[in-house]
Amino acid sequence: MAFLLNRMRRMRKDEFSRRLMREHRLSSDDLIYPMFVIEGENQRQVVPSMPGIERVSIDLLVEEAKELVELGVPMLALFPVVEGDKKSLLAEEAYNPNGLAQRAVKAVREACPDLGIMTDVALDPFTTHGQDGIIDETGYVVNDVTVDVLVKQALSHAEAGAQVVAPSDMMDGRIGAIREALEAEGYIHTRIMAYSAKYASAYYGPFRDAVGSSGNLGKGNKFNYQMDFANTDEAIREVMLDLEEGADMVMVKPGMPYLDVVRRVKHELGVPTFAYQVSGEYAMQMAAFDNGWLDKDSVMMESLLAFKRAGADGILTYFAKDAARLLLSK
Ligand SMILES: NCc1[nH]cc(CCC(=O)O)c1CC(=O)O
Ligand SMILES: [Mg+2]
Repeated sequence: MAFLLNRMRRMRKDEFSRRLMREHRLSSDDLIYPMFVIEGENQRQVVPSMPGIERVSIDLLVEEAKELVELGVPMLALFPVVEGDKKSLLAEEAYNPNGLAQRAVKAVREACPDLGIMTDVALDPFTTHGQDGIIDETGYVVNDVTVDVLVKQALSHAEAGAQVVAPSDMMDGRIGAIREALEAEGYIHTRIMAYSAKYASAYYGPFRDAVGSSGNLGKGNKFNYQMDFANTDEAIREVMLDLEEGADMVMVKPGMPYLDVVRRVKHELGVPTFAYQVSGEYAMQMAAFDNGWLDKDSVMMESLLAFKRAGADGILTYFAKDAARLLLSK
C-alpha cells in the first residue's frame, strides 16, 4: 500500500478538481416544461396526484410562460384540458381553429415570441373514450382514419403559431403524413418532436387525472398502439421510421425507467434525443419529498442529470421551473 499509484480520490479531494473532471452538466437549456391549460379567466386547479402542478387558464398560462423566459427555459409543452361537452367519437374539437390549445398558443406567442411552444398532437383529450384515436365498433383504434385527424390537428397548431408539433399518439405513419401536409401548406419551419418510443406505461396515471381522460379510459389500455415495455430493438426501429418520415427530434417516454432506451437511441442514431420524465415519476418523487423521506433539491437534480448521462439532449419534466430556479441561484 506504500505506493498506491492510482488514487481515484485525488481528483475528488477538492471542488476545483471535481469541477474540472465533471463530464455532464444540466443547464436550463435542457428543460421543457409541460403545462395544462383550462378554459376561463384567472382559473387555477390543483392536480391532487401531482403536488405543485396546476391546470391554469390562458391568462395565467401567459404569466407562467413569461416566468419560463426569465428562468431561461427554452420551451413549454402544452396540454389542453377539454370540457366533457367538447369530447366526441370523431374528436372534431382537436382541430378547431378556435379551440383551447390553439387560443393558448396564440396568446403565448404574442406575449413571449421567442419562447418555444410544443403542442400535443393526439386525440385522447377530445375523445369520449379517452383513447388516442378514432375507434371502430370493436373499440380498436383505427390507424389511418386517426392519422387524417392528427394531420388536421397538427396543421391547426402550426397555423396558431406553434413552432413544434409533437405527435404523442403512436399511430403508424403519422409523422410522414404530418410532415407532407406541413410542407404542402407552407409550414416548412415547423419542427416535429416525435414521441417515437412511447411505451404503454402505468406511469402516466397522474397525467390522465390532470387532463381528465382517466375516467373516460376506465379499465381500457393502450397496448395495441403504445409499445410493450419489454422491448428495445423495437424502439430503435420506431425511431428510425419517424426520422425517415421527417421528424426533427425524437423522444423516449417514460424517462427514468427507460434510460437504457435513451442511451441506445442517442448512441446508435446520433439524433436530437429527448426524454419525458412523466407524471408518475414526478408523483413518486414528490410523495417522498413531501414526506421528508428524500431531499427535494438534490434528488431532483440527480434524477435530471441521469438523463444527460444517458445521452438525452433535453428533458420534459414537471420539475423544469424548480430546476431552472436552482440552476440560476448557483
Ligand atoms: N397522448 C396522451 C399523452 N401525452 C402525454 C402523456 C403522458 C405524460 C405524463 O404522464 O406525464 C399521455 C398519456 C397517455 O399516453 O395516456
Ligand atoms: Mg411509430
